Amino acid sequence: MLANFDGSNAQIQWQRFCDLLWYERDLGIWLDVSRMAIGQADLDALAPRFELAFAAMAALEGGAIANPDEQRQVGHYWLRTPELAPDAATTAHINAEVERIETFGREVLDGSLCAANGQPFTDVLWIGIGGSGLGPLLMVRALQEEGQGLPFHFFDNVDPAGMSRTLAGLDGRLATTLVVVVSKSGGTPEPHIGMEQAQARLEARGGQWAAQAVAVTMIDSKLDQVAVAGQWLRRFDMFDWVGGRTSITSAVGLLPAALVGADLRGFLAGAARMDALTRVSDLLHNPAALMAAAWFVAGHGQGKRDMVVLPYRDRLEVFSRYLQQLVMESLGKKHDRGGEVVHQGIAVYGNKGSTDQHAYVQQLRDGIDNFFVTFIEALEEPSDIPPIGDEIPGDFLDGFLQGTRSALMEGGRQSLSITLRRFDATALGALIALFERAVGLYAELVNVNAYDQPGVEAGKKAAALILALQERLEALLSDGQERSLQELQQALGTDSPESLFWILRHLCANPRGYQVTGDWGAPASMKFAKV
Ligand SMILES: O=P(O)(O)OC[C@H]1O[C@H](O)[C@H](O)[C@@H](O)[C@@H]1O
Repeated sequence: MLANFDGSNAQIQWQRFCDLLWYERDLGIWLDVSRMAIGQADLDALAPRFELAFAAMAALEGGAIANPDEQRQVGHYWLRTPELAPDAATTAHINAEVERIETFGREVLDGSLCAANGQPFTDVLWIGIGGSGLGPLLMVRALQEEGQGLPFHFFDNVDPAGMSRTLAGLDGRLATTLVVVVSKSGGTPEPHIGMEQAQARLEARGGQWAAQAVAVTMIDSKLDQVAVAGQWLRRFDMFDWVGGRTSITSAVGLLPAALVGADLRGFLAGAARMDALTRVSDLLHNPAALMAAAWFVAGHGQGKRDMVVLPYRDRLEVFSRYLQQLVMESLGKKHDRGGEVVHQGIAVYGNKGSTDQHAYVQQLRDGIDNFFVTFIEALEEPSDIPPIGDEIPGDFLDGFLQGTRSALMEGGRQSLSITLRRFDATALGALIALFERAVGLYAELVNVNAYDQPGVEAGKKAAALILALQERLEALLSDGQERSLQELQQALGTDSPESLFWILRHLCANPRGYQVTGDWGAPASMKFAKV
């Protein structure tokens, strides 16, 4: 019988620690959910829901259409255990892609595959957004060793100032930069626009686009067709049954791993091992189920507490950003699968534990109690950071983690902890697989489709409408006549002049040939004309 969470009773908490501790020797991972408010009654109450959740995950892994809204299978677990794929052709295809990625990475790094000018590649420009950008960023930041592999640069949105800075940094090396354009759908505007800018600048600096460009996308997507027609250097497949936020064990994460010389096979093996451990249909012996249950109880099954991710390892600094997409895009849903309005989700934030302690942990300890912390630590330390006197940095780091963990409990705040014996590619694979499965199970508990993203589509459609409105607005003003916002609104038939004001404010801030009179603080006083 599990005692209830009681932050004021150290003995009870120690007993809970021992009762709930999950440990796996091969991976060297501990999970502790004893400081989450989960009790015996919760475990009992959740047991039937978990039975259904385990069955649903088994069906998903077996190839069911687990994403009914998009009529898609959900197969990211097959990527690291290809023999699980529903047919032999898929298994062979996954295996072949991994080998192609490995070979390509090796050839680029050892210089047997060069840029068109005969020089070895010096840099990678990675162009992708959402899962096509965050996973690669995590791989590189977490696994690249100093001086190993190629330096990575990212276009992860269409900010012209960001692109300008990145291209300026690459300038003299653009002819030896490998450009990887990544879009599962192949139709996302951001990577398309980034690609156009990269190609134009690269060619202006003497590069040869086709010999430097790589596509990662679904076969026959718009991007794939461009890559085929343009005879790009390589194309890697992003399978229909892999969603963006769970694509890190596909080419999306493996290609960066290969290009920074990281242990790609170890990464896959860590994920595969964690998949096996989280397939166990027993709540107390399944770390993903323990996490999902703890999240559920903490947030009353309605996401009422935010997940604050505090990794005590710099290499995991972008992990919380990665989890933001995985958790919030998967769980943040208006409707449940029965069509009821539920407004589900769990908000995620965090940076680096020990650093955040000097920023916002104050509020966590003393302020609004609307969160639970996820501590992540790694025990093994590098050997080149010696003790100075009797001060050992790793001891301080451990002390700071334990200190924050205790201070939170004293304040009645909830936390869970993941301890890795060592942080490496295998551990990263395991960590990702752990969260993927926890999110999948939690989605079953609250009955939402974790694999669609209708809200994102709504934003994309609205953005397209604004761009179309801008086109009509510019066409109207091209006659040189001066017009007020009200006149523009009437001519264009919009609900209000607000979008027009936003568009014109942007146009007038740049040399696009617009002339404006009046006061920007009093929109009704303004008149606009094209000169
Ligand atoms: O890889 P892509 O098809 O270009 O998609 C990139 C991203 O944008 C979409 O809008 C989705 O919300 C994300 O889940 C996805 O990762």
